[in-house]
Amino acid sequence: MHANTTTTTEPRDAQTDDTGTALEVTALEKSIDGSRILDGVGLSVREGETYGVVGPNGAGKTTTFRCLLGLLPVDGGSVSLFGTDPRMDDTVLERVGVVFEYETLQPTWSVRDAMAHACHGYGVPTDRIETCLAEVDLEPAAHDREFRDLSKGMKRKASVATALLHEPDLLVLDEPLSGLDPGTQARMRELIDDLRESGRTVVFSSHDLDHVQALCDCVAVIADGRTVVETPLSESVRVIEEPRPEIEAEQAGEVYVVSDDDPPADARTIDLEELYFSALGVET
Ligand SMILES: Nc1ncnc2c1ncn2[C@@H]1O[C@H](COP(=O)(O)OP(=O)(O)OP(=O)(O)O)[C@@H](O)[C@H]1O
Repeated sequence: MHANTTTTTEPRDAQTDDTGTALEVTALEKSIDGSRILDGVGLSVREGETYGVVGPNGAGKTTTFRCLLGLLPVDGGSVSLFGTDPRMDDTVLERVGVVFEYETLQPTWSVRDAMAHACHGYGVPTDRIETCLAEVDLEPAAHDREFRDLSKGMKRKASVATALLHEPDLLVLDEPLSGLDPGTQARMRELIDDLRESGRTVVFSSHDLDHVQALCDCVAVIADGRTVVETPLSESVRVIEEPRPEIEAEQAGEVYVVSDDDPPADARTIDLEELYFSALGVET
């Protein structure tokens, strides 16, 4: 899906430039206990991109992440990581680092012990531990404390440090900025920027539209288990009020998102907040 297309199932014009696709999710479906949780999620993430996933509580963001990482079986749709279906070849998951909001490290292990265990699992030298702890700026006093005794911000940093140990090409971060004090949040934002600078691909969910607007090259708005709109964010989002046959555009509620490359003269610029509420059909 893409602001350059009129369909909701077609991938974002994947290769109009030289970058490859890090993650491609199409028409994902998932039911749990008879309830349809995902019903048409699509994400198209280019390599090196920072990509935001936003949507109301319960929209299906975490479930999408679980499905695309193979932690939950899917009922329909496809997932491709760097061109490989992880269900066919799960070694591609070695290129991915993951941090969920709550389930992270073993509660009774010290951060260093948990990270040493992870190093062993990944087959990477334990000297990566100090490098990654420094990268996230975790206070030295926390390194040898049990994970359960850390503050929320320390837990988040320790979890991200662990996810970086094997130098993944793609980071999937579930609400990495939520519940943090302003200083820790700023550090996390810097880290996401640093990851982008180093060429990594970062996909993260958030409820903070300002963070997503500031950090992301592209955003997907998910509601009721489906992707409502996916669009680049790097410059601005341009919309027209009515569809026109000669202009490729993606509907986002009341408005139609057009390509930023060659927008019609009467296209209007909107911010992510307006796009979000329009996509959700909420009057502001
Ligand atoms: N194991 C489960 N059993 C039953 N329902 C589930 C399960 N996991 C998720 N759900 C339901 O699926 C829906 C989507 O949940 P999910 O956590 O993916 O949403 P989310 O977009 O990440 O929400 P939030 O922004 O609040 O974190 C919710 O209605 C949730 O209750």
